[in-house]
Amino acid sequence: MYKIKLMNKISSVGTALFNQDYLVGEDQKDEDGILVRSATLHDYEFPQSLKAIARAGAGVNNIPIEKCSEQGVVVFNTPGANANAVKELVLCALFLSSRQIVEGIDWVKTLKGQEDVGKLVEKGKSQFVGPEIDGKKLGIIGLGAIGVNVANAAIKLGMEVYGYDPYISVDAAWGMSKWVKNAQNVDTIFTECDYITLHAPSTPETKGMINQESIQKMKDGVRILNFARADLVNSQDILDGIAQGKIKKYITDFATEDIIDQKDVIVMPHLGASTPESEDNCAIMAVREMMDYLENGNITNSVNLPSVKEPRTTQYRICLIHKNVPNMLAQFATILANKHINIENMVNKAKGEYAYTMIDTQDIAGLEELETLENVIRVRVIK
Ligand SMILES: NC(=O)C1=CN([C@@H]2O[C@H](COP(=O)(O)OP(=O)(O)OC[C@H]3O[C@@H](n4cnc5c(N)ncnc54)[C@H](O)[C@@H]3O)[C@@H](O)[C@H]2O)C=CC1
Ligand SMILES: O=C(O)CCC(=O)C(=O)O
Repeated sequence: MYKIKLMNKISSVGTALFNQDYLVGEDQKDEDGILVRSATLHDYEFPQSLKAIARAGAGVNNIPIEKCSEQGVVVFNTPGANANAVKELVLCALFLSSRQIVEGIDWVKTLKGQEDVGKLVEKGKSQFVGPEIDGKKLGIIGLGAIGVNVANAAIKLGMEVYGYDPYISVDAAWGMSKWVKNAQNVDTIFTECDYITLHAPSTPETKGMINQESIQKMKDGVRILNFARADLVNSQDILDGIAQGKIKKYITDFATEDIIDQKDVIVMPHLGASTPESEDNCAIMAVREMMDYLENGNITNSVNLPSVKEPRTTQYRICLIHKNVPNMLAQFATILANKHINIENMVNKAKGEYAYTMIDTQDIAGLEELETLENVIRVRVIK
């Protein structure tokens, strides 16, 4: 029986995939797996039993990745599963940033109880004029699942799109419209674009990238959208930029106390992935990744360990998480050979400092020796 702890509300379309071999709920203790959306796990004490965390979503900055790797906990996410939902909200934000729609709607509410509202509206509406996006320049920082979706949609809306991503994947590049211009450096985005939208993860490199220095390089009247993470932006510098008239509008999906209720700032309550379609997609993908790892040792879409997927052909599968250092395979093979265990299939892959080996056998022995090897982090046998 596997125990799965839910740290957030996860779509039942996904959790329904767990069969009778699983106990699933918010109160599970000594869990084998955790399913999470945005809840932070940084202060959560992992039980010894924990083998995997699946983030039903893209960003993993709520999970202590290094600690997980050190403890042999595989961390999964669900790449692209919520990208369309975020793209649609970003398109909405593009229009909101241009056309003073929110401000206009708020103003109309103030006319309640007045006589001849129609006449007042026609007289007062000129204060809410805003430009069309057609023909304007949009800069996208981060061309992954969301950035590419936004780029392609913005091209269709008639925008001139510049993209910046020093680590763009081959798949993302294949999926991107040929009309997207390749910005060789991030300053091109800052200096050229009328609208700038952030779609890179929160990393030491991206944290605070929108700051006083980058804002000063931007065009007067720039509109900035942040649907990536709060900490990519220095919010005081944004407010200063707005006060100076440099920034026309800042729209973000991340509410922090300092920017709520500020002029020319629109704050959404982290709604990017909040569609039934996206919640279902993320939950289904996360649950499938979790089950395949717990039941078969296969790893798909992990952020801290390599992708490894092999069909089961033997009675036992030994799964080893270890440091990515020389001589590990030779040691595994020697220990098993000394116990007269025949290896029928073996795969080994590495990701950064860590590696994963799956060994298929018909018999089992020598586990204690494998466990005590230097640089071995976790040994698991699946029957
Ligand atoms: N508002 C919301 O509800 C949501 C927010 N997000 C946020 O959006 C981010 C992106 O999501 P996806 O596109 O699905 O992820 P992704 O992993 O497909 O794409 C991220 C892209 O950013 C690029 N990147 C990394 N460092 C960069 C840098 N220094 N400069 C420019 N680009 C850089 C990567 O190469 C990658 O192509 C997530 O990490 C998450 O923080 C994701 C989903 C929902
Ligand atoms: O689950 C959510 O609502 C947040 C989605 C998100 O921010 C992400 O996938 O990175």
